[in-house]
Amino acid sequence: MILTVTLNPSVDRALEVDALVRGEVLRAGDSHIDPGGKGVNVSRALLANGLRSTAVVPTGGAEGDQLVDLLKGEGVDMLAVPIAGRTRSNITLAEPDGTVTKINEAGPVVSDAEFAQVSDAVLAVASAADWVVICGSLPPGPSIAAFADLCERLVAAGSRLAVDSSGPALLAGVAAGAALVKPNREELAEAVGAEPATLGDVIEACERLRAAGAGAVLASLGADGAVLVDADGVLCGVSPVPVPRSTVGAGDALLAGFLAGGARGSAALTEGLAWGAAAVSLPGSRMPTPADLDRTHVSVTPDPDPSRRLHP
Ligand SMILES: Nc1ncnc2c1ncn2[C@@H]1O[C@H](COP(=O)(O)OP(=O)(O)OP(=O)(O)O)[C@@H](O)[C@H]1O
Ligand SMILES: O=P(O)(O)OC[C@@]1(O)O[C@H](CO)[C@@H](O)[C@@H]1O
Repeated sequence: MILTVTLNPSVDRALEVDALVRGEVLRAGDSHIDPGGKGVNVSRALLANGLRSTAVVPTGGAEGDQLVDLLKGEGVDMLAVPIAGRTRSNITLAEPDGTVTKINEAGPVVSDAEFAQVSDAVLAVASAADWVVICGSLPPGPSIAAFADLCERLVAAGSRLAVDSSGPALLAGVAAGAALVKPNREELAEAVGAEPATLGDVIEACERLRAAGAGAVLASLGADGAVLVDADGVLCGVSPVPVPRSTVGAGDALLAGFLAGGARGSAALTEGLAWGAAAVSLPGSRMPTPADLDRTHVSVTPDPDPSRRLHP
């Protein structure tokens, strides 16, 4: 069982628009509402592929109730911790060429007492989980010290911890000795203070995060695929998608597929890339099912060309 923790979940509303024009009234085509937040998406992707997980989510207000209903509707096993604030709603505007504009709310303030309740809920069930996967932004309220403390306690208790976050929260996961971190290109650049231009730069940045405490680094690079750096060495892979439809949640699908594939070596990276590519081909933040996965287009190599330039 995998335990996902989304400290700042959302109700995701996606609207399809012909073209984004500032200052105009835009008429939406298709629209859909999904339960959202990065850990929630990892749970949804695992479930879509028949794998068990429990999603821990602080929830509050009408949107919190809606999130719980949406998760129930999809059959996601959850542990909802009530908070006083209102769960956020995030908006996606999707254009026909695959361009996605996202507007994410900051999220409700989570008080110290509420964060302690969420932490206790996580720690109470963590020992039964194969992985504890903490994903997404931190809500306003909890200090980085409190977040770092949660990560450290999980690692000290013997949990395999994965962290997919940004800025200080990502670095706290690294410093706590997370078994896995999953930065995207921007998060990696922020973590090491340098914009990667080549595959070699990415590998070097991943090695720096490993030296700082992370067991493995899975760097997601959008159309440039993903790089895995762990104790076994370096693997790079791509899975081209001719017409991307929506990249929302692609990183979450990549992470879920990587964990489902055993979280190690070429087989796991191949699985992650297949799930990521499938998510990109689906609308909104829809997570891929087995029927959506095509592993034949994935290529993974232990011997990448470090001078390969990333897409600008
Ligand atoms: N344009 C694309 N073409 C092909 N594959 C893509 C594309 N964009 C994303 N992917 C796949 O999805 C994975 C995750 O993408 P990305 O690096 O954008 O994650 P992310 O920024 O964490 O996404 P999110 O935060 O929306 O979940 C990539 O590693 C790749 O496998
Ligand atoms: O604001 P955060 O926590 O960084 O990201 C939240 C979010 O954009 O991430 C998911 C896609 O990865 C969406 O379901 C959700 O709206």
